[in-house]
Amino acid sequence: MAPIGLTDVAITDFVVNQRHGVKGLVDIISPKTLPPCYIQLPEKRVTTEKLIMEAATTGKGALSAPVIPVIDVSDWKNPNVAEEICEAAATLGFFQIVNHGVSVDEQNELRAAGRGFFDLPTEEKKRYWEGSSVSDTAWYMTSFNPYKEAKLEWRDYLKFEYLSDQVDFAATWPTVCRTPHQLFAWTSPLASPSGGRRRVSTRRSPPRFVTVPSLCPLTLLSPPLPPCFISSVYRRVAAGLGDSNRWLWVSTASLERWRGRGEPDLSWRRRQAGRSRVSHGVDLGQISPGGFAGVALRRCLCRSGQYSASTVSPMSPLTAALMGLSSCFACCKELWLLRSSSFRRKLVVVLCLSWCFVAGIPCALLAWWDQSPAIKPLLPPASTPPLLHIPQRLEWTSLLSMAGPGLADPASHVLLSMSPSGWSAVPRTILRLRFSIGPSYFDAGFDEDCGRDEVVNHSNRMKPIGRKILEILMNNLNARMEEETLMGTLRMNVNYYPECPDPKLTVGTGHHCDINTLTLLLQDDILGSLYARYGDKWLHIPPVMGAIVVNIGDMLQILSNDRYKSVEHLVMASRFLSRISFAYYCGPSYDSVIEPLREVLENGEKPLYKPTMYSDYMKYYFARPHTGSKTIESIKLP
Ligand SMILES: O=C(O)CCC(=O)C(=O)O
Ligand SMILES: [Fe+2]
Repeated sequence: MAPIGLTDVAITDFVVNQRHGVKGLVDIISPKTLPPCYIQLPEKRVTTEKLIMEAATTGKGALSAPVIPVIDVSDWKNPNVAEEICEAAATLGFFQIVNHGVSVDEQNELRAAGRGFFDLPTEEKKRYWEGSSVSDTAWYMTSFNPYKEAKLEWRDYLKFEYLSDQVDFAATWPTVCRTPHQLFAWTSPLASPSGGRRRVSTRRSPPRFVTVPSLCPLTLLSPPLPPCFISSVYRRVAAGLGDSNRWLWVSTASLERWRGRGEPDLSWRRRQAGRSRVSHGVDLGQISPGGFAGVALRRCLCRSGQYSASTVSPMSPLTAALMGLSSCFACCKELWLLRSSSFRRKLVVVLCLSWCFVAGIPCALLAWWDQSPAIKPLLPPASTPPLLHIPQRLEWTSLLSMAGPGLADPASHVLLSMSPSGWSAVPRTILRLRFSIGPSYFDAGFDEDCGRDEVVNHSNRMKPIGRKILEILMNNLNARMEEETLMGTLRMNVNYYPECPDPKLTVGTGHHCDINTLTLLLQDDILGSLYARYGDKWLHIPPVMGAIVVNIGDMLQILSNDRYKSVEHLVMASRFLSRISFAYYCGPSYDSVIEPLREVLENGEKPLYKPTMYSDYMKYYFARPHTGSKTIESIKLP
């Protein structure tokens, strides 16, 4: 059902003609249900039955599901690397590479630049609308081809073309993608793998209860714009943010510090660059023995849009509240020890924070939960525990019972199937909390001096990687690496998928094959997003910290006369998180004529495709909605 008063026509007009994009729809109109113009035909949707869920298992009689290989390319000369790449290219059409030399920090800078663009006001973004863009090499668009599609896709995107033979081809690009993000100098105390200041108490002696001097009276506020004690600061943060089920936790103490340093105005205003701040304040420091000490000064980052607050709810203990050492730090010792892997570390951090919420300020949180219609359905009212009592040990079960049933959507299913063994009973609940209300407390810190043009720089980083992979693939065909044919055009799509009211009914990016030679994709850390075709099912391509996803495009399938596979893939949106991805496309130069290579036909093999100029192929593809693998079929020889 369309949101009241908004017909499909009005929504399409708003999103497409008025150029607000689907992000504008979410930010400004916030439909609670999916507008019909986004409801895809059943065959285009991804349902749980169409997913390959099981990880490969071994042993007698076990079914072995395919897994997208993660290839360590630290030594490109290692023959195993070439072998694994060629094997993946010839079978699944997808693989991931790690140790490729592009650091996580660099990737995060790029993400910040990308989010920076989508966080710009519509008026600014509109200037780049495809067809009338102020730039010859950067175009902004929504869906895929909204003028031709019966149903829209839940995505906005910004396309770049790298014309490395022209000196300042990026001069007209949105500045937000070019300027340094020096504001992201805060280091998350949770992000350093060394542990640094984070000492985790392992003592199991009875928790020491302390009385926290009142920092401020509890201020629990509900959307849309909270009245609050430092309204000038909060109003600025809250303005323009739509969704009501997110929040920030800020203590007066830390705010005072910011003010003392003359910072708040500047920093809050810059949230458009894709960041919001979360300060845990001294109160959280006190209930987490050592765990978050000093956080008030350091501050954490959380990604706006993906995790940010839309309502600022400054929470502090009630004057009379007893604050106890959060029992989670004692009883979850083993979880902290799992910090060695980043994915696990993230989850652990979320677990502990969620725990703190419950253990440390039950009254505040529960009262807020109670008031919030968006959260209420998650919490069976009968399970509300007594307030003002801080249990010495809070068992997982009590947390489970408070949070209600687990998530049902594919994303969480996948996440659960990947969670470390032994957590099976826990994450479902915590994830619910995270997906529902939790800002991210685990974003990486940013390099203070990142004064580069992130998007331009990305091409400089990706191009040699693309060249190495293409060289390997060509060698394997006994063919030469023709730069012009294989990487004569270099383009990038920055795809933005906002939170979606009903991801199961729509798609983020519809099923398609890439038309180029090779795509190097940087995806986000949201599970259950990217899927590749495997038979009549979809195979999940899980985010791997720092990895680049590589996939074969149609041009390579044609050149190799079907030895390498260009495989259909799609993206699902997420109910609670926005996602950003960067697809870097290597392709032939526009006037290259592509046909099966002489080298692969040497033994008398018949060519499967007719010669086609790349620009004609592109025209065919971009003139239609996403249609799976139909583009390549259009040039198949009988
Ligand atoms: O967003 C993604 O992960 C993939 C997008 C994609 O397939 C594309 O841009 O070609
Ligand atoms: Fe793609």
